[in-house]
Amino acid sequence: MKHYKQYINGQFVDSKATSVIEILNPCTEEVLSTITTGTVEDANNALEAAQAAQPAWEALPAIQRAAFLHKMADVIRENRVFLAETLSKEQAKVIGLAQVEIDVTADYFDYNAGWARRIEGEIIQSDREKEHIYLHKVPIGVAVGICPWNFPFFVMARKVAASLITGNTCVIKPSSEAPNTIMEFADFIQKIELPAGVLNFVCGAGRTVGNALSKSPITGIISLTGSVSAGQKVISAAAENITKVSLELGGKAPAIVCADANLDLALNSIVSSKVIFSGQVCNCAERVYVEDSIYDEFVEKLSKKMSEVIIEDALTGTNADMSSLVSKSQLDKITEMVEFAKNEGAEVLVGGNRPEQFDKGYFYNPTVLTNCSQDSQIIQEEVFGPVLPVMKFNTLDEAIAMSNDTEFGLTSSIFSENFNNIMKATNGLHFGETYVNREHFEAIQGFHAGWKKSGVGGADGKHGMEEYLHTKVVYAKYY
Ligand SMILES: NC(=O)C1=CN([C@@H]2O[C@H](COP(=O)(O)OP(=O)(O)OC[C@H]3O[C@@H](n4cnc5c(N)ncnc54)[C@H](OP(=O)(O)O)[C@@H]3O)[C@@H](O)[C@H]2O)C=CC1
Ligand SMILES: O=C(O)[C@@H](O)[C@@H]1OC[C@H](O)[C@H]1O
Repeated sequence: MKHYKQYINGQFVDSKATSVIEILNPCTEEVLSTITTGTVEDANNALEAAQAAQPAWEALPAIQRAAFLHKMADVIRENRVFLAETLSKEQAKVIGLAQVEIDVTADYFDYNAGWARRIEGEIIQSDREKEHIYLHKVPIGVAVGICPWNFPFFVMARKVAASLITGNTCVIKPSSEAPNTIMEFADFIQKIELPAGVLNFVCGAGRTVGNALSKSPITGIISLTGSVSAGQKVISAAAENITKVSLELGGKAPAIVCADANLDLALNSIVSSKVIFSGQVCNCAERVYVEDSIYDEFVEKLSKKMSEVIIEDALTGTNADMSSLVSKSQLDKITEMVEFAKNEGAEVLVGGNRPEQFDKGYFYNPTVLTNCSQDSQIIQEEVFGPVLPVMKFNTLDEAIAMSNDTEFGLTSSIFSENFNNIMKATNGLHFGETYVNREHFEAIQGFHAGWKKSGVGGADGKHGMEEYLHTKVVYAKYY
C-alpha cells in the first residue's frame, strides 16, 4: 500500500511523526494509502523552504512563472485518467465528475498563467508639482493553502495557481480525508523542474500542521477552504502575527422558486445542485422556498426526481448520479440532522435513510423534507449532504427575508420568468453569489466569495488573483 511522504524543498521526505492516517475508499471501506499525522517541524521546514525560494521566484519575470503553470496544466492533462481514478477512489466522487474536476484544474492553471502580462499597477495624479504617485502590486511572500476534502484537487489549484503567478511561494496542506490526488500531483511537479521550495506539500492534522502553518511569522497569507469552525481557528492563529486570511467556509444556500418560474428548469437545476457530489459542496442548494400556488406540484415533482437518482459505486458504476458520502462521520452527521428534523416535526417525503443495496460504505439516500420551520436546525445549519428541506412562501419579500435569515452568505438562486422579480431578488439577497435560472456553480473567471460566516476574501478571476498581492504606494518626487 502506498504511503505518501511530505514534499518539502523539492524532495519527498519522511516526517518524524510516528503515527499515520489511513485513507479509505468510502464506497468499499478498503484502505487505499496512508499519510503521516505530520508535525509542527514538518510545517516549519516547508515554510522555511518556501521563504528561502521566495526572492528568486519573485524576481523571475511573471511570464516565466507562467511557463511553469502551463507545465502543471500539461502534466495534469497527460495523467488525466489516472488522476481522475485516484480522486474518484479516495472520496467517492462519481468518475465523470472526478474527470471534470481534473480537467477544469488543468484549465485553471492555464487561465491563471494568462495573468502574467496583466498584473497591473496605477499611476495617480499628485497634488504636488513634479511628483508621481505609483501604486504597485507586489507579492505578499509565502502563501499557505489549507484544502478541504470535497473538491481537493481543484481547490488546491485555486491556491497554488494564484499564489505562484503573483510571485509568491506556496505551502499546501491537503485535507486528511482526501490527500492522494494532490500528493500524486506533487510527484509530477518533481518532473517539471520547478525551483526547489517554490511549492511544498505537507500532510497532517489541521489542529497541528494547519495550526502551525497559520500561526508562523513566515506565513504571508493563509487561504483556507473548509468549515466555519476551522476558519475561526485559523483566524485566531493568524491573529498572533496579524497575517492576512482568505477564507471560503460553509454555506446554506437558498433557492427561491416563484410561481412564474420555468418549473422543469428549476427542478433540474435544484436537483443537480443537490445531487452533485452527494450534496457535499458549499454552494449546493441547501433549502428551497416555493411560492404557495405551485408548492404542491413542485414538491411532488421534486420527490419523484430525487427518488429516481441512481446511487452506485463511484468508480465502477456506469449510470451513477451520486455515490457514497465521504466518510462515516459525514454519514453520522447527516443522519443525526435528519433524525433531529423529524423530531422537530419535519415530514420525510423521500429518503431519510440508507440505501439497502450496499453492505459497505457511507451511502445515504436523496432526501426531501417538508413541514420544517424557519428557525429549525435543518433550515439554519449546513447539512452538506443530499437532503433538501422545502418551505412555502406567499410574497417574494417574504422569500427574500427567509433566505437572508441565516448566518451564512455564500450562494443563492432565484427561478422566475419575471424581470422585476429577478431584479428584486438579486438586489435583496445578501449573498456573495446569486444564480438566476440556473444551478449553483461558479466559473473560474468569476469571484467565489462568501459574506457573513461564509468567509472573507475570495477566489477566482482577477479579484481572486489580487488576493495574493500587496499594494505598495511610492510617492516619487523629482526636480
Ligand atoms: N466550504 C467548504 O467547501 C467545506 C465545508 N465543509 C463543512 O465542514 C464540515 C466538516 O468537514 P471537515 O472535513 O471536518 O472540514 P474542516 O474545516 O475541518 O477541514 C478543512 C481543512 O481545514 C483543516 N483544519 C482543520 N482544523 C484546522 C485548524 N485548527 N487549523 C488549520 N487547519 C485546520 C483540515 O485539516 P484535517 O481535516 O486534515 O485535519 C482540512 O485540511 C462539513 O460537514 C461541511 O459542513 C467541509 C469541507 C469543505
Ligand atoms: O465547496 C466548496 O467550497 C469548494 O470546495 C468547492 O470546490 C469546487 C466548487 O466550485 C467550490 O465551491
